Amino acid sequence: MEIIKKYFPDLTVRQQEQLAQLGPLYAEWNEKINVISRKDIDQLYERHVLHSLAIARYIQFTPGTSIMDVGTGGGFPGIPLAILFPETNFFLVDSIAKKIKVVEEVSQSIGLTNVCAQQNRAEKVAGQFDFVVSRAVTAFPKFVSLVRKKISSKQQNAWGNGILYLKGGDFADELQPFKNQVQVYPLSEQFDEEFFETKKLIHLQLKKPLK
Ligand SMILES: C[S@@+](CC[C@H](N)C(=O)[O-])C[C@H]1O[C@@H](n2cnc3c(N)ncnc32)[C@H](O)[C@@H]1O
Repeated sequence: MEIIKKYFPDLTVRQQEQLAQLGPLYAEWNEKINVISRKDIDQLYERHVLHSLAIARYIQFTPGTSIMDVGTGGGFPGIPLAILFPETNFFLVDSIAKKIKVVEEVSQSIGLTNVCAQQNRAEKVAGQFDFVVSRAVTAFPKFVSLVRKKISSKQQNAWGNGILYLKGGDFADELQPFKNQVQVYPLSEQFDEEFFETKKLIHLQLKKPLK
């Protein structure tokens, strides 16, 4: 939890309490339903919570923004972001029902009222969102084809509506088809820890930003 305060020193008491509850809650739920690799559970705050919150070092969502987290698994990046942005609406989707059960249990336990979770395939979700966030779901071109139509035209943020994708490793080839619409941000410019050396945030703008 100290690592979160290091990079997000202005958290409210409520946000700190909610974030502090994640450790014991995920430890408990991960015993029953595997949503985080066992070797990572000790590094929940660095590898899952802080990694999810990396998005917030680049964009502050305006109140009323709607966000879908596709392939959320146990709730990453959606749950940490929902804690940080209590006035933003988060819709967390995964095709596996038991993962959604963990998302619902954790959200309820910490009193999140801006999270709705659904077992569904991304391509079957009805409605549109300002942003789709995601981490580690599928190759980027396939991901774009799954969610492209879910992005709303109504702009209410400094960045153009589109996809915010957390990804590691070398993926230059995957971005080639989108080279005029995509920005890549290395998370090593935000966080000192070795884990972030190869991690990036990809913003694929699918609608024009506010001027
Ligand atoms: C490697 S896990 C990542 C989970 C989470 N995003 C994280 O970073 O911890 C990928 C997740 O994507 C889900 N998934 C894959 N394709 C999907 C689709 N088309 N619609 C919804 N969920 C999908 C899988 O069920 C799985 O839970």
